[in-house]
Amino acid sequence: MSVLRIGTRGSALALAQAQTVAARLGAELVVIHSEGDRSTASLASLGGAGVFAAALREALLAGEVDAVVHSFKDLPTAPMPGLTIAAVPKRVDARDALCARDGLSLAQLPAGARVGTGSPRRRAQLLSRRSDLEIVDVRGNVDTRLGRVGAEDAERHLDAVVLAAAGLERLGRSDAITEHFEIDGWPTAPAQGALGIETRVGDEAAVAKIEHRPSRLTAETERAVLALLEAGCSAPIGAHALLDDGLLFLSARVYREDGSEYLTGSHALYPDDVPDPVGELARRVTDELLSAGAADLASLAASRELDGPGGTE
Ligand SMILES: NCc1[nH]cc(CCC(=O)O)c1CC(=O)O
Repeated sequence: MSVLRIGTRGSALALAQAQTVAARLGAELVVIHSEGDRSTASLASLGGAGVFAAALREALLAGEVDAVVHSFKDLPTAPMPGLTIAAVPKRVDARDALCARDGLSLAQLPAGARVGTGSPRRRAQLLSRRSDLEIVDVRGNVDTRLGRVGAEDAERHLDAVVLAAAGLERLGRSDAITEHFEIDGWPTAPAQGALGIETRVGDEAAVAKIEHRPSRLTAETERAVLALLEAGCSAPIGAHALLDDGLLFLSARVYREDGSEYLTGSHALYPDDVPDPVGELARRVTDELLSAGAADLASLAASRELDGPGGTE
């Protein structure tokens, strides 16, 4: 076969993560321009959530590339006919990080401080620790968000933003981090820190050598929580799975939008003992959450309708 062509979005973060994948596979990178240059009709027909994934998938289905690289957490949970997540490489840091002015931690921010995030989960988590904060809805890429921390202009000014440690690391911007939120008390978006390498069904072998089984198992277990709760990517839900000494552990937390309450469900099993460990473990955790009233707490049904294209994180 000739040189493998790997499709990626053109953002700095997408390029950074795709370059590591391409280097390991000796592949060539092809930048797929999403917004604008592909018809909105066909994007919409590919499904509302994950409009960024849709442009990449279209190029993959059209045979323009042999594989595409996604941030696994940005992928809708519904499978795409004809395509498959052929590899999940070794996952990096799943934690969220605070990037504040003057080296401040969350506890050190002054009363009423302005903290930026576009994610309902991060908003609820911030408010659950500091209900006095003013949460500012921010959009745009990582550099745009970081640029608002300590900005002179009063309207743009933020005291801090919350971002994924993984993205900052991949962009070489870990220097901006002033606090890491430990995963037990601050579970993050399902599959945060993981990549999903997608190919056409039948072409999996081309990327198989970068597969890391434990990373797939934990990322998929977390994503199964979203699927079972029928929640979209705007739902205030955090999940964390880990493999320890062969035991697969899953904890998921559902927040009330204002952060005033949350519910946690946790279970563990030995994956070799059951036929469908991912589904089984996620089912135990979501059954526990739902019987405790999680659907009412977080208006899960409403989060599906709110799902904008491309997610909110
Ligand atoms: N939709 C934004 C997004 N998608 C993936 C990452 C980086 C973290 C990762 O690779 O999971 C980010 C940025 C963020 O959440 O701060």
